[in-house]
Amino acid sequence: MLSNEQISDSAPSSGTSPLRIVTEIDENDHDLSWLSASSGSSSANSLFDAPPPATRTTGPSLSFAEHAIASRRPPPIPGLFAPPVLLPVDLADEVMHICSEKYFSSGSVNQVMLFGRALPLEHTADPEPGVQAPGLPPFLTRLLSSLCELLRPELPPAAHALLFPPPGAPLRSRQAILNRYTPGEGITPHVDLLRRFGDGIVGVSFGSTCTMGFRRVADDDEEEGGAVSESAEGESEWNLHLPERSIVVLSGDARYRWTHGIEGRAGDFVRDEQGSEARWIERGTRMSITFRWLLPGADIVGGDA
Ligand SMILES: O=C(O)CCC(=O)C(=O)O
Ligand SMILES: [Fe+2]
Repeated sequence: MLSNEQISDSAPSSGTSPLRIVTEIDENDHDLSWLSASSGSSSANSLFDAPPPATRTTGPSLSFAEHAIASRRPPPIPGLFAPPVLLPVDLADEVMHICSEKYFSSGSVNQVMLFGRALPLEHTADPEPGVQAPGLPPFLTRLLSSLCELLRPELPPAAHALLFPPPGAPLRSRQAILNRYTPGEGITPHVDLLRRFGDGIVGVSFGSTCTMGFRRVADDDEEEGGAVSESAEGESEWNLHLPERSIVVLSGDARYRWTHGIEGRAGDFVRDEQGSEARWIERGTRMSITFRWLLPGADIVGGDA
């Protein structure tokens, strides 16, 4: 039931695997003028809107300390939330099943972008404001709905409202990006496109554990300059363990002043919250779903944002 499907291969470069992208728009959304999609190479992610884009990697790079030890304890980065709550097993299984069948069955695609259109203001009396986004398939609306409830007691109200705007707030269009990683694959450290995506990003891990690395953006790299963010403990690099069904939220500094990435490795050294001895956890095939807000005017995707 898709009216607009494009597959694009970005040029593989040394040490990276080809990025295979499908962009899909539900044909039930008849007015597609609000959104166009590129058939060019990846424009989904980038460090400060400049090439090179975030690329999917295979094999370790030098970007993170080798054998960095990850922890479930959320790094003290302002705006980063990694609550202990996990997505319910039934919902996670359903989402995995649908995605494997519908998007990743060929094995030749490892990234899919889906879009939900912002509701007009007069529709914001919706019982679940910020959750409904016509154009997104129903299973993603169910996922958003579950995230909205699970995160309510876990996040400060302002962070929750950033992800799930209260009635009356102007609603924007959402992008859901689905990434599938086989063991050994990762994604280079990046800041999600500044001019395309807004504040308030939420991602869920499915199928396998991994480690997400965060690195403070250096002064020189900051588009707008200004003070560099430091974590409360003054560190500039952190590794967060993301088990299956875990949720991570990036907002504020964590979204704008820290890169996030996943080292391409077969597994991760992980220490529990009590600081036990690190143990090696093998990775399996992992899928992630990340929801981001398209900035006003940025819901034309594909060209220079
Ligand atoms: O796989 C993930 O959890 C992260 C994906 C990501 O950072 C992105 O697509 O921009
Ligand atoms: Fe990202």
